Amino acid sequence: METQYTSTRNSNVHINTKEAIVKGFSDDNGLFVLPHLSDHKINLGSIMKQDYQGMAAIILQKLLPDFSATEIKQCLHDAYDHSFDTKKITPLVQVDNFHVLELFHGPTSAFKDVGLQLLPQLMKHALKPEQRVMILAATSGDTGTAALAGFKNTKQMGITVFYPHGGVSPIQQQQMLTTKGNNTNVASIKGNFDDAQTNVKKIFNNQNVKKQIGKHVSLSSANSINIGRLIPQIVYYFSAYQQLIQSHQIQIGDQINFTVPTGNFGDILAGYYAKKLGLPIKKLVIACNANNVLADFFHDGVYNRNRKFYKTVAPSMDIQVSSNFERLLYYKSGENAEYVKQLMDDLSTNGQYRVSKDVLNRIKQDFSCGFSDDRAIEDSIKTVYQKYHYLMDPHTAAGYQVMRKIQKQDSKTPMILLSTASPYKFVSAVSDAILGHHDQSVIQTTKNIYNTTKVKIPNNLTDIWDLPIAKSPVIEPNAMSSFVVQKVSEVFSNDQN
Ligand SMILES: N[C@@H](CCOP(=O)(O)O)C(=O)O
Repeated sequence: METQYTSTRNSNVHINTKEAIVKGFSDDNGLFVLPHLSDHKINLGSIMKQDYQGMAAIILQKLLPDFSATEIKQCLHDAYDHSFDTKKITPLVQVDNFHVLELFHGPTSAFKDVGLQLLPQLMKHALKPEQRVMILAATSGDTGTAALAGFKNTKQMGITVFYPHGGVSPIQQQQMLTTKGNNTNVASIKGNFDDAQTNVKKIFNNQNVKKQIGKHVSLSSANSINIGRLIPQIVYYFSAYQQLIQSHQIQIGDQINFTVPTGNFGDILAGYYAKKLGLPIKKLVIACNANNVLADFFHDGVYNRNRKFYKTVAPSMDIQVSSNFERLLYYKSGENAEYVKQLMDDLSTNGQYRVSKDVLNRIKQDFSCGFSDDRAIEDSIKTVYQKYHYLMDPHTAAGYQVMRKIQKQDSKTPMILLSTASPYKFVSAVSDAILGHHDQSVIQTTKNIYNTTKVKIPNNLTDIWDLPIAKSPVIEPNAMSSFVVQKVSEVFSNDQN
């Protein structure tokens, strides 16, 4: 029998994997999930013998069974064989008594590349010849950049990205505005990431938009709400484990911990999926920045977004509605879609919800949580650089002190810190931390960091220095739907697409 996905908010929904990827988001505003995840255990001994693509093939075949083995092999080849700067794809680096999983070796120097090099390939094999799809992405900086790189010039697809005006780093903005494609569109909105994400979700199920774009065009998502974006991220948890075995730090079957800087909760949820598939993970440690909704939730089980929104030095994590937490609530409530729907209705009506003690305790069995404010982030960048000569970006650094607290309670279990982006994407904060100042010019600041640290600057970031920067409109959140309609008509008006 085909593996059927359902919705976090309605257990009567049944959808196969190709359709789930093309749709991206359920009609009831829920997220597609695979029930009984632990029934899909992976043989650890066999998967540990594979290279990265081989591990990915095993995981994808388990969770996306509508794709043939040949399709998956082709997708993995096209996604990973030539676009990362290392064959390991996500190399593990030892620093003191912890390990950093570097997820920034792809074409835009952030972990999103792992999902967004593969998603367009999966989409290509899932689309019927007559179908057209406009992919929407809400971004706090990294997803939009990686989505543009992944989807640019793809046949049958267009990509439209919305980012918060003034809410991403100058380099992230420059990356987005220098990406050229015959199907790429970018706008900034007068609002924050949550406004962009909420409105994108509304657009998916907006009947008026559906009518205007016509039957042959559908909308889908490049964010981790799309299960096809999330599943590729499970692979690097297995790869990290394999690298620890290969460096004789652990033996197969030993437990390990992961600390994951967290915004939309996709990256860490992929770790939870890895655990359910059989990877020996003891704890997944959630690290927030000053937007610490989740850290407060761990105290009393109340998820409350009625609070000040902070623009921090880790802008990609400036998020108060962590979309994928909904998927965790689904699993931790015993796959109770009615319960999840009630919580999500409370969140949209009152800006908050409270989970039962049981659900909170079940979450705490697998997860811990903490946060770092801007000061702690800059202190961490400085400390780790001065003591261990390792240069972290501000998002990775948001995890450092949170991780150290857990290591004090449990010094024996090996710890891996996920490094989400290159430090060269956030040069002002990095320069402030290690040099005590930054230059007005991003290029000069980048050079200053390089001259001091000799840490290599990724080519993709220097390549954009001289490229022409496109103008992008600044729009009100309520104008996003008409922007999408207009871009659908522009991108798909000629037969080439
Ligand atoms: N942190 C993201 C925001 C959205 O997260 P996603 O993993 O759901 O795409 C960003 O940098 O854009």
